[in-house]
Amino acid sequence: MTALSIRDIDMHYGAAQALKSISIECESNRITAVLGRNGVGKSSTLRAITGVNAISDGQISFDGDLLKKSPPYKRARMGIGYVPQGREIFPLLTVKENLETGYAGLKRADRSIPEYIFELFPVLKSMLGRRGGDLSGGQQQQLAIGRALVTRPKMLVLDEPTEGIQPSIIKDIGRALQFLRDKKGMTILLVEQYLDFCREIADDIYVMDRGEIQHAGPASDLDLPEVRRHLMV
Ligand SMILES: Nc1ncnc2c1ncn2[C@@H]1O[C@H](COP(=O)(O)OP(=O)(O)OP(=O)(O)O)[C@@H](O)[C@H]1O
Repeated sequence: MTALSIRDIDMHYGAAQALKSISIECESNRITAVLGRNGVGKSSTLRAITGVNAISDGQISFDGDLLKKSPPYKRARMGIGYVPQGREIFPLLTVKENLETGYAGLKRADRSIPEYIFELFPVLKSMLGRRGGDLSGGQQQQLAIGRALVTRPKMLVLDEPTEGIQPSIIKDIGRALQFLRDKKGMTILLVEQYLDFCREIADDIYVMDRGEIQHAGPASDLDLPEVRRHLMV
């Protein structure tokens, strides 16, 4: 079953076209990765999904409902959890307070931090009282994922989760995403430049270049030389 369906979307920044008829299908309970180098439109695609930026053509539907012009907070309430590029954690708030910002769209009864988040990322538990700004880049990435999970999403959308992060934490993040797919039934979409990470954890892979999708298919069926060609600057 398709969880998120993106059909022929265009996006413009003024006169510049960033996305050209992009179509992506994210199947339920699978990890979909969109690969591409800097500036090809990966973040713009995610901002279209989360409603941060408007599209100029095409349509996006989630769980069968057209998203139309619904604002980001409504999409979050529908179950789309977003982990933005650069983490965007609050540096002066504690780890616990950062996690609690995920309560905003939740019913009172749901306002708690699910314990499994600390099982996935034990470092967050040991640093609950520390300021977000004191954490390393990798710890901040774990916090940003944790915060998105607090919103109890059906789907997680991540913008370059491995960017600037040391290999051991990249492995932890990969394991966490597989756990969320396998044990929590989540649908995951990530955009990345890191080919090997995507090959290891993704089920389906899209390759993007200059605002367009150049390849789509199962991760097991990648034309590696062709993909590498698109990833080279
Ligand atoms: N706010 C903006 N105003 C104008 N142009 C923008 C804006 N944001 C992105 N762009 C342009 O749109 C294109 C796609 O950018 P986007 O950030 O989506 O790419 P990306 O693949 O996510 O790259 P990166 O990895 O650097 O974030 C680029 O040419 C970029 O310069």
